[in-house]
Amino acid sequence: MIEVKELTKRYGATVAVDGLSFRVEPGQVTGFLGPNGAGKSTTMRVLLGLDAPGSGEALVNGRRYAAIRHPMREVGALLDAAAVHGGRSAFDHLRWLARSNRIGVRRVTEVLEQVGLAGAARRRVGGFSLGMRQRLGIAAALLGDPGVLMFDEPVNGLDPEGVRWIRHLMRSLAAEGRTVLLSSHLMSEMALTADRLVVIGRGRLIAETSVQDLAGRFERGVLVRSPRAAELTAVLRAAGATVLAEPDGGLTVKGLEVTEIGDLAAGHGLAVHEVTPRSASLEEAYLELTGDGVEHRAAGR
Ligand SMILES: Nc1ncnc2c1ncn2[C@@H]1O[C@H](COP(=O)(O)OP(=O)(O)OP(=O)(O)O)[C@@H](O)[C@H]1O
Repeated sequence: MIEVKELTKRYGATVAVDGLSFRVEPGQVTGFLGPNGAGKSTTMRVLLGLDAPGSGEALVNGRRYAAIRHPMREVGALLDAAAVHGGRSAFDHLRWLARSNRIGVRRVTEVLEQVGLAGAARRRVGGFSLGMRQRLGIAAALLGDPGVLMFDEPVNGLDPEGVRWIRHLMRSLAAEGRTVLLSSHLMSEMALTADRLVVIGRGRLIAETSVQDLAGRFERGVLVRSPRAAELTAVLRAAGATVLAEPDGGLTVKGLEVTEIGDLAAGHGLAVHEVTPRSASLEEAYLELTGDGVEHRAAGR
């Protein structure tokens, strides 16, 4: 489990993280979303003890990173895949990490297999593509078999097959009961991967929500067409719906599900020619949340 409590971090005049609080629970993939510069990397760096908090706390399994006895066995992270010594082979890089964390060398072979780099284990990292470096970084994160994993923009530079692979890996790590925090500035990546979302902007929490709830919150109502629109409007309003007549004769109905609308119409013998749910895409919801015009304020858990 990851807990960030009232975390603030300044760099000179820049407030990178501003009173941020959220929790990341095990058994789920939590997407950490925000536009560029929102403070995602800073938050992860503080969680990993690479930066000190200005105020507040960033805890992994209830402790500060520095207080964890064998960090790699509790928390694994991929922050900057490019930051690997180019002269070593993938195997040697991981073996060095394993040794310095008292992890058996057998794990090195296992994680290289897991990330699909077994065939390149003896090659120098300097010759690796960005995608291979990402895989190596993920192998390093998995080395200590940790229960908590953090990945900062892991799909950057990956081809579509690599993106699918990451998605599958994240989901299977969460299914094993691990805590998985995955940062991105793209909602499109999260829609298929994450169960929950922590959305931040300008260092502050904008939303902590399930993917499903976010989509629901920005629901645009149901478009209904009926040759007996006026009677149907009365029936739907009586059932508690908000009904708006569109200029083209359609009705926008909010507050009732598609099935409820259909059943009510049928129950009153009113023909219906169209019933179409009009959800905003998650992408639209995200843009609306993080847009400049929106006051940055925590909303619904
Ligand atoms: N070491 C640093 N020194 C000065 N300013 C910094 C430093 N690290 C981050 N910042 C600033 O803090 C703010 C948050 O940056 P951060 O990298 O955490 O955002 P991010 O959400 O991870 O963005 P991105 O998606 O671009 O990585 C930005 O304004 C950034 O310029």
